[in-house]
Amino acid sequence: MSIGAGGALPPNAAHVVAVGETMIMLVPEEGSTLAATRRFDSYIGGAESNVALYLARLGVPVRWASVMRNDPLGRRIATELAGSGVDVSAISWRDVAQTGLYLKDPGAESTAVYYYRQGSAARLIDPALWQDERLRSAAVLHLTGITPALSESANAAVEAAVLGRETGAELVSFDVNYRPGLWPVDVAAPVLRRLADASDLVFVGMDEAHHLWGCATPREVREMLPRARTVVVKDGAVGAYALSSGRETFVPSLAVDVVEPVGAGDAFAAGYLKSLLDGRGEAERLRLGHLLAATALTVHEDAAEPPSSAWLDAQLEVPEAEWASAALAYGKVREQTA
Ligand SMILES: O=C(O)C(=O)C[C@H](O)[C@H](O)CO
Repeated sequence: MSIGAGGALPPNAAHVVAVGETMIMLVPEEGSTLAATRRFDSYIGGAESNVALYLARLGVPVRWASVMRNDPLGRRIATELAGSGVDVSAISWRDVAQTGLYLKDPGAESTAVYYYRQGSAARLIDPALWQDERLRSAAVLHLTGITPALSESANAAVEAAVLGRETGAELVSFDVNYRPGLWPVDVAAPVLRRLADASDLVFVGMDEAHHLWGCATPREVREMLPRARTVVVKDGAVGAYALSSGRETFVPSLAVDVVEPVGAGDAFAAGYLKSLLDGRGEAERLRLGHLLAATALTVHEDAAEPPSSAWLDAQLEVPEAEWASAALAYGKVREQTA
């Protein structure tokens, strides 16, 4: 399979490697609902590839891989990712199973998500994936709590990478991403806690940590995951905290007119990772997280086109008192994106 081969990176050149399932996503045409629509817009969506898309669009060398069905929908996913600069050369193509689908019923407060992924090829992800040189020795390996919910073998692959450190990545980044549609909370909670605790960098929503582990504050989340180097706790419209050993940094969220929230967490993780790879400090990592999350919150796609790097860099320099002011409210971010 040669999709993306033209833009493929040399075997160990990717700064970031992300692995997980990407699906075709269908959303009712603007203003309609799943129950009423006659037309759908179709996009691609997957937590790990959403992160990869943002990073690639911001110029970070990034490789995304999965086990994929070699059908028109699978090829579309690879073509779109490659078109945005994501290296897809390490995808493991199969002629069995299916490309997963999901439908969104959007709302500003919450979006209902319906999965059609029971027989998807990504369920065939297994620890053998890590034997591929192209997925080894990354500066950052980014995984999420969605993959362990897909199948026993996919869970084993994530365990091998996170608990067994089999890929030799310098830093393992793990977004908890609990998806109630995939597994019950009592099954997910201990699995996700063990994986998060063994990661270097963890992203988790405050509401998610409360739901999974009963945590009431960001500090309680930190205490729940004592081995992780840094725990980033996102508290919706309030702000985000980065808690490392003995250090706590908080950056308030930007004011945003939300169209649809799915994908904002991935945008946040990408912003944080980009700033981290640029050698920036904790507050700037959280700021770039917020800025990219703001771009995701106002589109139906799971991954939006980010504003220019120059504009984003300028926002990282504004004095603390001006951050989150009207000047930085989402309208401004959108103008820069358009
Ligand atoms: O829900 C999933 O499993 C997806 O990967 C689809 C979405 O793109 C993802 O949830 C957004 O974070």
